[in-house]
This record gives sequence, C-alpha cells and structure tokens, in this order.
Amino acid sequence: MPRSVPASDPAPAPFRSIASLLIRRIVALALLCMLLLGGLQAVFEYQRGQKEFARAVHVIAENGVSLLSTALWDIETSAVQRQMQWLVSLPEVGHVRLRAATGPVFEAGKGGYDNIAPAVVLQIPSPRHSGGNSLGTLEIWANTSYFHTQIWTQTAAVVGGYLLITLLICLTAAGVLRRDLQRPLQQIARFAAELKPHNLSLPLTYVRPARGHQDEIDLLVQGFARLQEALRTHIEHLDQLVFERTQQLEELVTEVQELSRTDTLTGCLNRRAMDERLPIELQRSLRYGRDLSVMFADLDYFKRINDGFGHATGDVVLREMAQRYLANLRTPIDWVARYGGEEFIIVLPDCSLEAAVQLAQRLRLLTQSAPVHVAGRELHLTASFGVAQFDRGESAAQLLARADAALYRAKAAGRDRVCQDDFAGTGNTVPACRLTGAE
Ligand SMILES: Nc1nc2c(ncn2[C@@H]2O[C@H](COP(=O)(O)OP(=O)(O)OP(=O)(O)O)[C@@H](O)[C@H]2O)c(=O)[nH]1
Repeated sequence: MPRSVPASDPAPAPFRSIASLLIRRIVALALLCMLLLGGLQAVFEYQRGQKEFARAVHVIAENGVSLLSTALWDIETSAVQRQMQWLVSLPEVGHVRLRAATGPVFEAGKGGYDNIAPAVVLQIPSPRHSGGNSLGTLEIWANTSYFHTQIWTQTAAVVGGYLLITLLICLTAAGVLRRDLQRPLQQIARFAAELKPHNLSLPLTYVRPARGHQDEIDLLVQGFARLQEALRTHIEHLDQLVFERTQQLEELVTEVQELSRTDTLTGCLNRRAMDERLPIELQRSLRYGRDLSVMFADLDYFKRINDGFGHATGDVVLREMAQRYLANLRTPIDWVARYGGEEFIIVLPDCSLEAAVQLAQRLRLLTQSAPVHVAGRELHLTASFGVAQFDRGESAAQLLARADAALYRAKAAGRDRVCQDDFAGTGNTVPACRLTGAE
C-alpha cells in the first residue's frame, strides 16, 4: 500500500539502513538454511555411520571367530586371551566375551561396558569339522563412545563446512550490498539533504566501480540531475517573473500616486497634492534662504460661461486656461494646482513678490487678449490674481490666506486685476493692497 510522507514529521522514526537490513535478513536466512541442511546431513551421516559401524564390528567378529576357533581347538588359554586382547584393542570393540563350550568364560574390555545386549553374537565352529559342534560363543559389544566420537567428528566437519560456506556467502553479499547499494544511497541521501533552493548547482558526486550496465541507482542519480535542472530553470523563471511583476507593480503604484495627485480635468496637481507639496517648498525656501511667492488665479464670472454655454464648455475653458498658465511657467520649478472650481494656485519658488506680480500681469493679459474657442464660439475671458510672498515664520495656510485675501480684493476692486499683498512681515493687519490691471 503506498505510503504518503508528511512534509514535516514531528517524531521521525529511527533510521535503519536498507543495506544493513538486507544483510541481516540474508545472514538470518542463510543460517537457517545452514542449520536445516546441516541437521539433515547430520541425521543422514548418523544413520550411514551406524550401518557402517555395525558392518565393521561384524567383520571384526568374523575375523575374531576364525582366530579363536584354532586357539580353542588347541585348548591354548593364553592364545585365546591374546586373541581376546587383540579384539579389544580394536577401536570399534568395547567388550568381548567368549563362552567356551567346555565351560570357561573369557572376558576382555575397555571398561564402561554396559550390560545391554551384545552387538554381535557368533558361534565358534570347529576348525577341523565344518558343520561340527560349536566350540563356544563369541559376544562382541561395540565401542559406542568411539562410534559417537566418530559421528560427532564427521557431523562437526560437515556442519563446519556449511558454516564456512554460509559465512563466505554472507560476507560476499554484505560486501556487494555495501558497495552497490548502501554507499551510493548514502551519497545520494547526503546530497539530497544538502540541496537547497539557493544551492541547486551542487553537483552529485558518487563513486561506483566501473560497470557495463546501468541500474536503479544510476536512474535515481539521473532523475536527481534532471530535477535539479528543472528546479533551477523554474526558479530562474520565477525570479524573472517576480522581477517583471515588481516592476509592473512599481509602475502601477507610481501611476496611481500620480493619479491620486492629479486633477483629472486639467492635468494640474490637485488640492491634496498641493497640501503635501507646499509645506515642502516652504521648508526648502527657508533652508536656502530664497524667496517664494504664491498666486491665486480665478476666472471672472465663470458661472456665466457654465450658465450660458453649458458645463462641458466650462470644462474646456478650464482646461485651456490651465494649459496656458502651465505653458508660461518655469516648469518644473513653478507648479500649478487646481484649488477648487475655477480657481488655480500657482507656486513660484525662488521668486520675489515683484517678479510674481509681473508674471501675474502677464497671465492676466494672456487671459484677456486671447479668447478661447469652443464649438465655433469665441469666448472672451478675464481673470483676477492675488499674489503674496512667503514670510518667514508663517505657515502654508497663512500664506495662502494672504494670497486669497489679495484675490478677494482684486475681485472686489472690479476683477481683471492683480492684487499683491504688501504686508508680509510688517505686522500690519490692515487689509489693503496695491492693485494693478485694467482701469
Ligand atoms: N464647468 C465647470 N464648472 C465648474 C467646475 N467647478 C466649479 N465650477 C463652476 O464654477 C462656477 C464658480 O462660480 P462663482 O463661485 O460664482 O464664481 P464666478 O462666477 O467666477 O464669479 P467670480 O469668481 O466672483 O468672478 C460655478 O458655477 C461652478 O459650478 C468644473 O469643474 N467645471
């Protein structure tokens, strides 16, 4: 069943190498096989050994019978005992008993003889008359401890051989698994652990003996190399995409900022932008000790244009006047903001009151002398101007209030005029102004 691996395992299971696991399993399996085969072989050897041993004891007994037959016939007790000793000296023989037909019983043995039934019982025939009376009975007990020693020695040799072969197989399998599986997998695992998004060019170096074929490890390494390349390309593509999007976003932000600061009808700065920018201009003027003047420009009887020719015509007039004023200023030093309705404020950094009044006169004449053409109509306009110079210590609002008051006075004096505020810094609060313009 496929197993999904969680992205971050809170308690990872202990690490166990695949190769070590395989080696352990192979060793266990080989030992089990060895024990089964060795056990079967031991049983087989035991049975075979038992038969061979019994046959050997029988052969010994038959040889002993022919020798003892002569000795008994000659009634040579010493010869009988010698033969008995010889029989006992054979390793396969544990105990020998000779019951002579005449009565005596001869015994010889190695000790530790158990009184169970003998392995071989043979009648001793007469050496002269075949088929005659028996001279006695020969009973031979096998030397079981010798038999067991023999069997165990053979079994140990067989099992030892199996063990040796098993160990050799296990060692060879372990060496192959270590070389062909464990080491390359460890190298790949180390490489994968060190792989980071900012370090994708890290080369996968793994050492394997030269082979004329590829295997799963080679395919894994090739897969990693392809994945690395694909990730690198993908990240580069993403970086490029992020860069482009950031640029687009910055352009959009700039555009939005521009729009939020621009009067959509005339293209001048709007009131909000003016509120931000004027205090900065005043600070700069103070820092560098330079003059700064502002002027209010207000079209006269503009309501009549709207009422007489429609609001759209009024819009065209406002746009046209804004363009004219802008065209006659020192852009980008001077700047214009639409203060409201048909009223503009023109800020003139580094400009004295006299120069500002001269400019206002020029703009007044420009308004008056060049009619605006809208839908085949020729509209003659005039404008009034209120001019004031920035006085150290006053705020932007105070400066604007003085210029506005001057404009008010220009309007009150009959319009199409320039009124300058001459009371900056004098402490004189008498509302008065010097008027210039059409008389
Ligand atoms: N077409 C147009 N008219 C506007 C806009 N903003 C304000 N107005 C109009 O401008 C006119 C201003 O009228 P008033 O304040 O009486 O001023 P005025 O008629 O110019 O008279 P004075 O300033 O006293 O000479 C009003 O009719 C407003 O509707 C605008 O964006 N477009």
